[in-house]
Formats: sequence, structure tokens, C-alpha cells
Amino acid sequence: MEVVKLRDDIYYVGAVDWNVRSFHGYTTNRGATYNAYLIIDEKITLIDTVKAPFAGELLERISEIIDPSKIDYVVSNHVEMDHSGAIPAVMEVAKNATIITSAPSGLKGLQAHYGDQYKYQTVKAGDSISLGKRSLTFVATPMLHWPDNMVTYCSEEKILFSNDAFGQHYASSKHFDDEVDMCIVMQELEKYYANILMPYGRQANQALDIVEELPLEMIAPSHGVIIRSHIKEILDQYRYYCNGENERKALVIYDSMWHSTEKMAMAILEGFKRAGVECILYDLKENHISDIATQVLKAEYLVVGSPTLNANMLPTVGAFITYMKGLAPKGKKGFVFGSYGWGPQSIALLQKEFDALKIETIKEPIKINYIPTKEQLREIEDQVAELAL
Ligand SMILES: Cc1cc2nc3c(=O)[nH]c(=O)nc-3n(C[C@H](O)[C@H](O)[C@H](O)COP(=O)(O)O)c2cc1C
Repeated sequence: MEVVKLRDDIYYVGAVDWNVRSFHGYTTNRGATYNAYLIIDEKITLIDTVKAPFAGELLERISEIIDPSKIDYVVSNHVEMDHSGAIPAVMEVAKNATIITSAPSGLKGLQAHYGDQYKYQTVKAGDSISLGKRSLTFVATPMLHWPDNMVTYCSEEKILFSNDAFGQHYASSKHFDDEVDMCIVMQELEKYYANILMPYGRQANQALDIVEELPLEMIAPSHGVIIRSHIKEILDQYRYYCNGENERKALVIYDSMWHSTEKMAMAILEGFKRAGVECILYDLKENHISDIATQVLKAEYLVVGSPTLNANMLPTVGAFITYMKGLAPKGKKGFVFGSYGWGPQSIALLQKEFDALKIETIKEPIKINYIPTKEQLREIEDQVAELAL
């Protein structure tokens, strides 16, 4: 097996999940990696593990470097199973290892997943442990994106083992940012932030304040490539996301049974175009909510439409709204629309959800009884084109 070195005595020992296309419901069109890192020092230390089915790959990679039974510390930066799933397999071999985790949430989480059978050592923000020539310092990053999250900094090597922060779901045979297409890395970084970290912009900003002060030569996340040549770009991009800045862009998101709501969506799109605003149209039958979420991160305008089905909105639109309620995008403006037959309940329900999402309403809802006429479509287009955008 290929041995991937970050530095002398520091190795990548993770696993590549080439074929995963749904990661707890998030579409991973480029696969994923579960990164773990091995530090050989007086204390042999494994930083994070991998998803359980990949435990064999992890142990094989470690075995290329050292006998895994010699591991002294397993640092668990985050309890979620894509990082901790192989802890039982590692501990089965490394019987004397101590698991280092955050207090109290990391410990509680690991006990809830794996019981009390292991030796745990808890650490708090700012605590350090010595490995011999090197030391590890722990930086608490609560709610990025679970309460237990922390990142681990090695000051002697200027490496930040950042766990989910700065991650990208991107399977590659290469392991460093300067060996792959950075456009892809940035796209996947954005999708990851949008779908996993969007609700936690405030906490991400606080964490960035700390991370930006650290002398850094490498950011080694738990997903995707290791950043060594684009550190400033990645940090700046994260700052941009956490500040919730919007671009002059509109998303028209809808579903439609018999195309009436779709015709309205097209007219709205034309209106935005005439107003000089970039606009993207998403039929929820054809587009995954995790892909739309990536665009929601930076779009100023959200416009959502649904016809009425049995006094409700279409389930696809309901699912999108539910997802948005969790991600809680900030500072958005927009309006709702849809076609109906005898009672426009979907539109009233959508407006209620927009209010709950604190999306600033810039226009009264647009409702059309059954099929919109050419004149009605022209009027919708004109109304949108004339909005003060
Ligand atoms: C199964 C079904 C249930 C419907 N339920 C309602 C309803 O409860 N209230 C209503 O006003 N219209 C209802 N409609 C009518 C649609 O809302 C109407 O046909 C609308 O124009 C469809 O828009 P679309 O072409 O965008 O799908 C229903 C239509 C279908 C097919």
C-alpha cells in the first residue's frame, strides 16, 4: 500500500470511499474520504479513525508504517461514525491505547456509541499533551458541527488536524491540494460548508478567529485533500461563508404536477433576467436538495413554488423547506408562488414557512387558478422585472 507522508514521521492513513453517492442524504457525486493521521513519536498517536467498513484499510495503512498494537493515543476529534466507526477495530489491536476526547461532550458521545470499555482521557480547550519531540494542543470547536467537535494543533509541525472543518467530499488518488484541480476542491468545500456548517456561522467565525492566529503550514481535514498550498484562500473562503455574504443571484425552486407552476417559474426567471439578476431554476423532481443548498449559501433571492395537492404543498417542496429550516440560511429575500384548483393552500403554507425562515418578503405571493394564460405569464414576468432588486 502506498505510504502517504505529510512530514517525516507523520502519515495519512485514512480510507477512500470511491463509490459513496449518498452521505447521510447529502449527495457525494465525487465520493468521499475518511482521513486519519499517524504520528510516530515517543507516543505513537492516531488522529481520528475511519468509517467502520474501512477499518481494514486503516489498519493496513498503519501496518505499512508500524505495528498498530504500539499505538499509545487515539485522538477522537469528533464522535460521528465516519471518524470514530473504526475505534473498536483499532482498540481491539491497540489494547493499551488511550482515547483522547473533549470534555464533556466527546466522552459522553463515545460512551453512548462504544460503551465504557476503553481508557478515555478528556481534554478541554487549550490543553496540550506531549508526544515526545512534538506536542498536540486541542482547540474546542463546539457545534462545528456537533457539541463534541475539537481540532488538534501540532505547533512543532505547524499542522492543524481540523477534522470536519475545511473538509470536502472528494475521493482522489492524490492527497494534497496542489496535486489536484483546485476548482473541484473549492466546489466541494462550498457544498460541504453549505450542507453541514451553514447553521453554525457564528461558531465558525469564532473558531476562525483562533485558527487564523496559528502559524499554519498544513491543514489536514478529515475529508478530502490536505491543504498546504492554498491555506489563505481556504481560510478566506470560510470567513466569507460564515459572514453570510450574499451574491446578486436568484434561485427559483419549484415542483409541478401539470406544468402550470413550472410555467410560472419560467416567467419569474425571465423577470429576474430582465432585472439583470443571475437566476437559476431548480425543479425539485430533478435536483437534489443538497445541491440546491450549495447555491442557497450565497444567493440573495429565494423564490419557491408549489401547486396545491390535497390542501397542501407537494412533498418535494415540503422536504426542501424542512431542509432549509435546519440549515437556517440568513439574510435572504424572496417570495412564493404556485398554481391551484379550488383553494390555494400550498401558497399560504409556503408563505408561513418563508416567514418562519425569516426570508424577507419582497413581493406578495403569486397564485394562478389552474393554467396560467400568456397574458398572466407576461404580467408575472413584468412584475418581477420591475421589482427594486
Ligand atoms: C391529486 C390532486 C389533488 C389536488 N388537490 C388540490 C387541492 O387540494 N386544492 C386545490 O386548490 N387544487 C388541488 N389540485 C389541483 C391542482 O392544484 C391544479 O391542477 C394546479 O393547476 C396544478 O398545478 P401544476 O400544473 O403546477 O401541478 C389537485 C390536483 C391533483 C392532481
